[in-house]
Amino acid sequence: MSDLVESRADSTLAEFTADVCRRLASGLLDRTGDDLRDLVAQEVDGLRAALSDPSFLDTADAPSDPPFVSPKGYTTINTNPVTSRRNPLAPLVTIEHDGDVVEMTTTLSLPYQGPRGRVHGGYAAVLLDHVLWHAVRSRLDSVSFTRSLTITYEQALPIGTELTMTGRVTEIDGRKTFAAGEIKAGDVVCVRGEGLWVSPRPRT
Ligand SMILES: CCCCCCCC(=O)SCCNC(=O)CCNC(=O)[C@H](O)C(C)(C)COP(=O)(O)OP(=O)(O)OC[C@H]1O[C@@H](n2cnc3c(N)ncnc32)[C@H](O)[C@@H]1OP(=O)(O)O
Repeated sequence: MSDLVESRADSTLAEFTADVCRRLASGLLDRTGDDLRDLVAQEVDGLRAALSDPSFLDTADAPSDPPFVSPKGYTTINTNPVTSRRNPLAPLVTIEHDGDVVEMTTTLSLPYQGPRGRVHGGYAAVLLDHVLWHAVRSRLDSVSFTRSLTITYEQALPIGTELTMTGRVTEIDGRKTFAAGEIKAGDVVCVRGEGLWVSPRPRT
């Protein structure tokens, strides 16, 4: 991807298109017949307008995930399936660091549903993996990878309700960093997670 460059207008168009994909993914799961046709037509009209007249997107927010130059000097795109505005699989999340604690919020729609009205357990694990990884990353200079992650499902995690994910480091032992956290809906802890992140062995 070394020659990947993009104008601000094209980055904005890419993120607008990802938002269209998100709305269509939800609409496909809760609309039928004319309702679904109306949504598809409206989104297609929006995409046509954005393509033919760039000023259509002039008032949009500045792109949050344009291509960027990595620390190693190559140009790349944030593909992250939790945070990238440009990846339609990613819900929109906020992430805040408060000292050692990382907090992430999001509201999940039907594409993330498992049992009726509840978030798919695997996606709850994705959210915890991500917030715990951020907590670990904030304490280390090097990269580290999830080595183990244990999830405990205490309560149903609701679809369509704001969720708060919290993560903190509990222990650092050489290359090993342990972290723990939870997902809350309101004041209720629905899911807990704890795991181990390991930095690769230094090259000899
Ligand atoms: C932008 C980025 C977004 C990030 C998203 C969130 C993070 C991710 O999703 S990461 C992707 C998923 N994870 C991966 O792909 C990792 C795959 N695994 C690996 O690459 C390797 O196993 C790796 C590099 C983590 C560790 O390899 P290696 O150095 O050989 O590990 P290994 O020596 O077996 O274990 C390291 C230490 O952990 C200990 N350990 C291993 N498993 C456990 C466990 N379950 N509990 C306690 N200790 C353990 C070992 O005993 C060892 O301890 P010590 O150093 O004291 O002897």
